[in-house]
Amino acid sequence: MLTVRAPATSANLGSGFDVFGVALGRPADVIRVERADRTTIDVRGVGSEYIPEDPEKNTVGAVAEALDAPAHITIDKGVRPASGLGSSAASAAAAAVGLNELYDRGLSREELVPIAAEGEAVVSGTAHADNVAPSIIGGFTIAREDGVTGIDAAIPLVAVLPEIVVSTRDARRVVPETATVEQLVETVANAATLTAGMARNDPRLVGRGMGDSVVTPARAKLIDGYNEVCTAAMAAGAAGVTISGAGPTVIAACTDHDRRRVANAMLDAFEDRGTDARAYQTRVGRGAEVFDS
Ligand SMILES: Nc1ncnc2c1ncn2[C@@H]1O[C@H](COP(=O)(O)OP(=O)(O)OP(=O)(O)O)[C@@H](O)[C@H]1O
Ligand SMILES: N[C@@H](CCO)C(=O)O
Repeated sequence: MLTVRAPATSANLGSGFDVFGVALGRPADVIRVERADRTTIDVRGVGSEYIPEDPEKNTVGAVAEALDAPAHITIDKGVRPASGLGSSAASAAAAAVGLNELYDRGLSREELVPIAAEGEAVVSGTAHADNVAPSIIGGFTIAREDGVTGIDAAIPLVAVLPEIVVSTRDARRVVPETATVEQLVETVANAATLTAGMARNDPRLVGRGMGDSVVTPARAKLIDGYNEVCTAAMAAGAAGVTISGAGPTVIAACTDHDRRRVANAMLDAFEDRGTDARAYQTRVGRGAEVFDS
């Protein structure tokens, strides 16, 4: 039997829609995998009542199928589903890493990314890899159809999860189908700035590169109080703020010095709208870790 911890992740980071992702220091899912003749799944922890145990509907079932690695899989959810923190991806990433080792499949972490992405297809309809890549590899990742590039970084972050549910499937329906050339130029400038910021471990550059005038404004309408929370975060010293994944989590990049103040300002802004929320004061962190049990 093996135990695997796979972290929550934040995809997009504004300018990198469906491409950029970061592993977060916390929260995380922990799964246990044990060889079996057929795959069975037990789910407990945060939001487990909303997560199917049917292997055809759970992301870990698709991963076990793709690796031809049937197992009894126990999932201890630390990442709330429909959070924008890569909940479904954390389980898929943990399963890919754990089952690869349990069955000695010998695949590299990079090779496991498209396999874990098959799990994402089960819940959102597309096999996007921007959450599973950082959950497996760690750090900041650039996920392309032809592979993943990773950069180690340790940027301080605040991720604030309000008591609102936004499903990825719904949030993908509001993504605009077209963009202007001006928006394209702005997106390239922001994405390049953010990537340079990750390479230099510079929160100010990362924050500047989080701007996005295409996808984020369309999705902001699904998060009551989004604009007020962003304004509060920036006033408290954040370098940049955007929607985490498909939302409703809002994520800010900042310095270590400003992190607590930014977190409190964002929580207060949600509270002013009558919305309960919890803040994770964290940073870009490690990928999935395996423990013998
Ligand atoms: N192992 C799993 N963990 C969490 N959710 C799962 C799992 N398997 C299936 N699901 C389903 O996936 C949906 C949540 O996935 P969704 O992609 O909407 O949220 P998320 O993973 O938190 O967000 P995001 O991808 O935006 O960061 C729920 O309907 C849930 O029932
Ligand atoms: N890139 C994805 C991440 C959520 O799974 C999206 O924003 O829809």
